[in-house]
Amino acid sequence: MRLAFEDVSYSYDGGQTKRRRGKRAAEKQERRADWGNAPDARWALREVTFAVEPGEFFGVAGHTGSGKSTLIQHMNGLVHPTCGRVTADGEDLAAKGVAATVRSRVGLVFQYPENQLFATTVYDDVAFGPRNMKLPEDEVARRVEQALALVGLSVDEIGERSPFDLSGGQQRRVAFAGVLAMEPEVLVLDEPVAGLDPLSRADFLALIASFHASGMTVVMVSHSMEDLAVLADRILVLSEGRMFSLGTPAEVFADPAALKAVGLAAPASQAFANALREAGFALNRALYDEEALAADIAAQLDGIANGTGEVAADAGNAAPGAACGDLCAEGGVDHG
Ligand SMILES: Nc1ncnc2c1ncn2[C@@H]1O[C@H](COP(=O)(O)OP(=O)(O)OP(=O)(O)O)[C@@H](O)[C@H]1O
Repeated sequence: MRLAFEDVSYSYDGGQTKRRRGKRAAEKQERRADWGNAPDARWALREVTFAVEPGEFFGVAGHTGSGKSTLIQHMNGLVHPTCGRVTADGEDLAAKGVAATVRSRVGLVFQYPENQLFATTVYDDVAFGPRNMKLPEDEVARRVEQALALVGLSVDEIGERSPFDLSGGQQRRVAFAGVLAMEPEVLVLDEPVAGLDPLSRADFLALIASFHASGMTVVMVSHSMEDLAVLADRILVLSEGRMFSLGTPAEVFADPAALKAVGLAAPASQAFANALREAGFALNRALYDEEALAADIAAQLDGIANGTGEVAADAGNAAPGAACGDLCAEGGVDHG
């Protein structure tokens, strides 16, 4: 499914979020748009245009209050634009009946989804969505079993337990399973690893990567630029409701100073690579994660030690402590 935002603005002050049809309705819509252009209107989103392509891993970043949650709530028609439109495969989500259909194809996982568990058993909680779709009970059972298996849980082991007796990490898995049981084409995740310990975090990110690898389109809001750099095909950065940048991680993280101005920091490895580059190291990749940075530094230091490496004038001052000192002592670095 292709999800397209066309010049979308959204104001919580707008009151009515449902688009009306007909002549009178069009006039009302226009008046509202006029009102919306009033300078004192408070906008959660402003003139946002982009599309999430089928099969893409699409990251959304931005400072607190920049509009990320509001943006993703448009993706399955939970809210409709005050101005502009959101389409799913060309169909306007604000048109009658479209959002209801799209909702089963676009699974939205809120922040801390475990807070929304409600049923007395894990089985009933995960079955809620498929039952709502009026699927036959044997199909519901198949989906519950499969969805729990996808998140590493067994229906036989925990199906009859209360979700509230599970650990926090398991509760989040159950909440995920409830969305997966709808068999969505697009999975929209709002800060999916917030509040998890480092191991559970890594497990969840691997799980999300596996959903994407299996062909699912994933939209992920995250405060972690490291996670987005590793996982996302493209990243949209929002600032005060507007699009600040949209591109591959390499493009988005190319200018750390600009990111800093909107309250974000490039991934630590990228920032470190930039600092080394400024100090004269020839680091040529557009995007650095820890492994790539370690490999390139090691290769350069090897080259220097063998007398074949080239490092610009003051690189020795910036290279990591001991190794740098040794190299300088060996005369491996030309201080120009
Ligand atoms: N229910 C609401 N009513 C009124 N204003 C709201 C509501 N929800 C959010 N806002 C405002 O809309 C703007 C965007 O909020 P939103 O929650 O989308 O940002 P966010 O980037 O997801 O923030 P965070 O990172 O803190 O979750 C903020 O100014 C916020 O105060």
